[in-house]
Amino acid sequence: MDKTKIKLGIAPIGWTNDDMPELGKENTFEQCVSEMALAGFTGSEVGGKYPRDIAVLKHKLAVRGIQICNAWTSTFFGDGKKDQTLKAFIEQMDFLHQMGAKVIGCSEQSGSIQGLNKPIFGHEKRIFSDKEWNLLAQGYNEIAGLAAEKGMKVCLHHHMGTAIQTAAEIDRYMAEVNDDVYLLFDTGHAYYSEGSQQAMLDILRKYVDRTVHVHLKDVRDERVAEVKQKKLSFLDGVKKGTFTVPGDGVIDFKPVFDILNQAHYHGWMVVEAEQDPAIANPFEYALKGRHYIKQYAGI
Ligand SMILES: O=C1C[C@@H](O)[C@H](O)[C@@H](O)C1=O
Ligand SMILES: [Co+2]
Repeated sequence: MDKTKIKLGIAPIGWTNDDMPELGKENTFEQCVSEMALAGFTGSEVGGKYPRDIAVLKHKLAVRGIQICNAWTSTFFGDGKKDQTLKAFIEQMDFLHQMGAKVIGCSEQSGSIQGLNKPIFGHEKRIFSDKEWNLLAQGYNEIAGLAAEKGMKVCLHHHMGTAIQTAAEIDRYMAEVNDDVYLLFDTGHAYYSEGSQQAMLDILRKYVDRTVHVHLKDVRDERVAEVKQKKLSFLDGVKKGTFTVPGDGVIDFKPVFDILNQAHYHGWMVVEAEQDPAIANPFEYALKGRHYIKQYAGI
């Protein structure tokens, strides 16, 4: 891949998991960003332990050669919570803009079961009605317009347990929103939802030209089988090790890199591999992911 077009980041979720802050509570912000840099990454998303003071955060990152490239941003348009969503979105957008990020990675959380104690492969996740799709599309078109005024792009993170999880739901989302609303492609969530490398690649191939941010997450097939068999929740699956860094699970990332490369993707690829840091040392796994990317993406 082309070093001048692709930047490599890593998410702090491997050090402390904001969805379950007891996972990695002992790891400090300074340790996290120092180890990211030491492992060879130049970017990070924003974690719950990161200072929100712009000057402080900029300084602590600059001395380590790390830039902020994105932050998780929840939306609730389907539930009709437009005002609440816009307020939080604008705050987050302004923060990311000041930090120099170019994208805002959003996740539609209306009806999401990702944080609930419900089987992730059951039938309890929300299926949007036409009215909810409409509210979602209007909302995303509006926040994309706000972002464009700042020279930024809104992308949606398809995610297990949300109304935009499956390939069909991603198709519907892409069809409903305007062309200036984008996709955050997460290899792990696409594989986990669709169950195969081929189906994961099909989504990327279809929407690579609308993809403006990428999460590189690998999956352990045997853990997914256990999640299905024992009807576990998304978070219980994470604790058991559903996800890992590229090169440590079942996904072959070479075709992922090829598709991005052939489409002249430019932007960030972010290793995001939440697992229990007491079992999977975050620095050692960051290094493992970084070596794999060097070997197979050539960057
Ligand atoms: O981008 C992400 C952020 C996390 O909070 C989430 O649960 C994870 O799985 C993910 O892909
Ligand atoms: Co992700």
